Amino acid sequence: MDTDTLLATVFSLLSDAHSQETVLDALLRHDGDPEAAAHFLNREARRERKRKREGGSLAEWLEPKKAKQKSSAKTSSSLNASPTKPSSSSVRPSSLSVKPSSSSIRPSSSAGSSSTKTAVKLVTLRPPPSTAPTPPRLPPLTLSTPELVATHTPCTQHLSILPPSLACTLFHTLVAASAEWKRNKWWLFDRVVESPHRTTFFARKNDGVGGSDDWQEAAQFWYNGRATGPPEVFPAEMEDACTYIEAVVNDQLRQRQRFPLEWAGTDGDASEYVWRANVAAANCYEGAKDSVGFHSDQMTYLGPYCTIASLSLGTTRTFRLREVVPTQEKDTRHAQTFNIPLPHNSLTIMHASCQERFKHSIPPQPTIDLFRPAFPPDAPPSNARINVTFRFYRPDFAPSSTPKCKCGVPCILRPDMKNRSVLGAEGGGDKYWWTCYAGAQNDGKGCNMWMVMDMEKECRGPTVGSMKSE
Ligand SMILES: O=C(O)CCC(=O)C(=O)O
Ligand SMILES: [Fe+2]
Repeated sequence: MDTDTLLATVFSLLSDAHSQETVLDALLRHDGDPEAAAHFLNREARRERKRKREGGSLAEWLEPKKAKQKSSAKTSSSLNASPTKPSSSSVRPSSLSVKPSSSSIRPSSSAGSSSTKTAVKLVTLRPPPSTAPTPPRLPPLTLSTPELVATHTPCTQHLSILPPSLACTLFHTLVAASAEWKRNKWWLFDRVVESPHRTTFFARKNDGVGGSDDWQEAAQFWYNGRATGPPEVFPAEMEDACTYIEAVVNDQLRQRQRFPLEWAGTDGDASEYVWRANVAAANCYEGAKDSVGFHSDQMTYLGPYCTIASLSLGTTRTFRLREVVPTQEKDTRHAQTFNIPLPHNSLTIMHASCQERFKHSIPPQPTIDLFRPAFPPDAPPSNARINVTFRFYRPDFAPSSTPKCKCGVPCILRPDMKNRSVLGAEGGGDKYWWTCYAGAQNDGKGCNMWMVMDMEKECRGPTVGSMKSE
């Protein structure tokens, strides 16, 4: 992987903002391993947040009130006390970056000397150990059966979804077409980064929604706002595959709990609603190192609580899912990482709430198995994986309804994953933001516009919830 791709991969795995220099430094410390670097930076950021929570602000510590300074100089035991959280636990200066000469600090005789003052301040900076029980860290879990996937995630997995010959024909068609697909490019801070896989976008011409030119404009958002020509239409094999996939999605929708912000169908009768894909995005991962970093799919045209049907063809790769734990639950539980092997001819449905709660990725792997297509009998083995995500772009989120930012560019819609409604998805009340996206293409410069999405004021729907409440 080149440096730009490595940087992009690390940035996509980070939960907090970091400078490029810090990220490069972390990569160097971890032999260029993006996951290890991101893990390190996320852990450091968590520790920093914890330190701040428990220890008050740095300025407060460095400029203690005179009275407090006086009393802290009197006895060594008072050094252990924190103004916000008194504690009798012992100070462990050995873990500080500047170590005092002796492990027990006695400021009484030399309180005036500057080196001891530094030591005192540094010791004081260390908060006492927290007495709150820390939630257990959960090891990654491999979900190797559809039952396990359904139990642990908002996804379902469906094996051997297409007739075997159709799956292979579609694989060969899309591998051949993928020679023309592009690596996505966008601005990240002050440099252009490139996605570590090739991608393309299809609009379905013949289903009544994809026929509109309005939707064709939306295609360029698949490329992070880069201007593109009109999207391709579904090839014949993809149309065939889509019919099988829609049948499975609708079967699942009938069995599932529906969420208030889900689309209820044009006539508002959710029980009669039939899910139809009107666009599809395709990705080609050629070899073990092609990948996509952790992300949740943009909702600009999908709207909240979308259903995305993701077809895997070719060599088996791992789909990695990790929940974003809401801020208010951070101290009580850790997110678990789930690894789902995606074999040839399998469908993974990311059901409503998956994009609000989880991020997903296809991580680079040290090795992969070669795929040996069963059709035609003499087909050569392949190291490629083709992914097609069939999506429904909602009429109430059509491009003409997308707010524009101060740069005059259509915004993107993102869920506020860290501050999800305490009522849970069933209760509604989740927040979404329209944000400026111009920076992805405009030398990294945008207008920082940020606006809460308001379903009612923006006249969106009908949704499952709006129909129930009538
Ligand atoms: O390749 C996959 O299975 C996932 C692709 C993906 O996350 C995306 O296209 O948004
Ligand atoms: Fe995705």
